[in-house]
Amino acid sequence: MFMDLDASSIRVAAFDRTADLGQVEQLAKFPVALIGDTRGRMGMMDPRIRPITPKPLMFGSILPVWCREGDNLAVHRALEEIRPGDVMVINAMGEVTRAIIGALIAEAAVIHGMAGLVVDGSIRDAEELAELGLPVYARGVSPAGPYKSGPGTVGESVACGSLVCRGGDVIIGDADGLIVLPPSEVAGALTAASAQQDYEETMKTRFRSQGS
Ligand SMILES: O=C([O-])CC(=O)C(=O)O
Ligand SMILES: [Mg+2]
Repeated sequence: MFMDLDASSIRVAAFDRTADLGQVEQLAKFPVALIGDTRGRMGMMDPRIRPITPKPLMFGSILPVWCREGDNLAVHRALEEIRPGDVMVINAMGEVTRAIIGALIAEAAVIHGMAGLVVDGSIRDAEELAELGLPVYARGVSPAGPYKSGPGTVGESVACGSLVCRGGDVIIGDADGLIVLPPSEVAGALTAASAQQDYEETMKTRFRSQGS
């Protein structure tokens, strides 16, 4: 453990990371809005989970964490499960009065390879998180810090911003917000997003030629 804490109340489940992150990186070059349009305009997270840091562009494979309101023992335990390219997606029960993570734990997570952070709850140390260059999305910001008693889970599917987030699902974020999809659908999403972008470019060219 990063700190000397008893994490016996945290249940940890194994899951497979099957996403081809190179392909996900290609998909993340398209706007989240456009990707969503090709998927029935579904699968986007509650937009009240907003970008907190100035560089929101983010992609990766989900490491799900479930915390009790105002308690981050599960986040500490999750540090040991991070693999490079993981985005930690934390269900903190939508509770915003108490932050579940700050810059200290986030920096430890980045050292383990964490590519981004999404919290259905609050974060703190917002300025330091910005300096870290980490894409962070959260429902709120609060100076009140978390307790560390548990219980919680790491690796089990969680609810976050009205979406089911499974371990190994793909998540992409930009200034508009977040979208989640199964890794098996990334290749199809890439083809569909490319076709949608071509269509939108054709429309723009037509508008511009009509306007001139
Ligand atoms: O104290 C905590 O547990 C949360 C925090 O601010 C940090 O990680 O920097
Ligand atoms: Mg702190």
